[in-house]
Amino acid sequence: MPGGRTAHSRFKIPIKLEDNSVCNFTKQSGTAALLREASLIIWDEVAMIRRQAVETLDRSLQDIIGCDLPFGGKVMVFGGDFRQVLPVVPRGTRAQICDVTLLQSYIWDDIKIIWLKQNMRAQNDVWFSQFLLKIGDGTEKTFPNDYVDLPDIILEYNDDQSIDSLIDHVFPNLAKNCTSVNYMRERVILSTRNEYVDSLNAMMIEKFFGNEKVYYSHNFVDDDSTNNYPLDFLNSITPNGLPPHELKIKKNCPIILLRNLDPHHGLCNETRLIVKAFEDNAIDCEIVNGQHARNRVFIPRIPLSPSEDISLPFKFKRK
Ligand SMILES: Nc1ncnc2c1ncn2[C@@H]1O[C@H](COP(=O)(O)OP(=O)(O)OP(=O)(O)O)[C@@H](O)[C@H]1O
Repeated sequence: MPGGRTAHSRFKIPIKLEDNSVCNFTKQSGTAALLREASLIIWDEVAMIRRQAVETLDRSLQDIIGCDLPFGGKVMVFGGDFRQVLPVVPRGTRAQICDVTLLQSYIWDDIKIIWLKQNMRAQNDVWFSQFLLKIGDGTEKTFPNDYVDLPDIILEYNDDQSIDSLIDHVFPNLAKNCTSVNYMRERVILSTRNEYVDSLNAMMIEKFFGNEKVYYSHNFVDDDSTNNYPLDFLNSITPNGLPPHELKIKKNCPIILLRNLDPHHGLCNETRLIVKAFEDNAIDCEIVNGQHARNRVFIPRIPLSPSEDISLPFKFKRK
């Protein structure tokens, strides 16, 4: 959506949420003025957000508008499907995950539900849309650990060369097409685990032409004056949410941004870009999706720390 922003960025929702958190804007701020002016607020994919984030906005809107109706009386439209991805609770049990969904919020009682029943994306594939619904509704036969049997017509590739076949299928004639922005923009391979993504990325990079550029991260530990953690060890770990120590890329390869670097200029989590050139401490790229498509941007090194939930016994930083 043009001008769309993540909820955390738009409403200044704190990262660490408590049951009585409020948004990080004041009554006099520009954000408060904008929200008071708004006649409709659309919040998509709300099934994957913790209910505390929505409740935080509810409290703050009531406060800045001075009205104790839900969301200060603003019309809210939430989009989402609780059969899809739920909020992430690190090492959480099923009960803990269910407890943080919006379904468990006091707000849910005030929400009027409108069902979208027709699958527009798979309208020509009735069997597939019904199969998806059966998995989502939990009526498809499952095996221990909630595994389901994928029918043979979905498993097109099931041999030793399956990954190569998949890459050739999704990226046909890569050599000829790798400089085409449109070709790159329309293709992606999704995977379930970071380790599979890393090995797929390594295979894909091999298939691109030109020289490879390797960026190494700078790693350090806060308050480690006695050097308890050797650099080789720090280089070897990749805590959840952090990039690997070694990043290999080539000119023309597609990359995706995973941080809200500069939302005003289109650099958000999930912005897709194509590598155009390399600098020592930045990657020169072209944005390929959204309203800022075709803009040239530099992606600098960003200092990152693992989230507080990760139980490393030291304060790790990677840049
Ligand atoms: N009324 C419609 N007529 C024709 N095509 C439509 C209509 N609504 C949606 N589509 C198409 O169906 C596809 C899915 O739409 P969309 O991504 O908005 O669905 P969604 O429910 O938000 O999906 P998700 O569950 O992934 O959030 C898109 O390709 C869109 O263009």
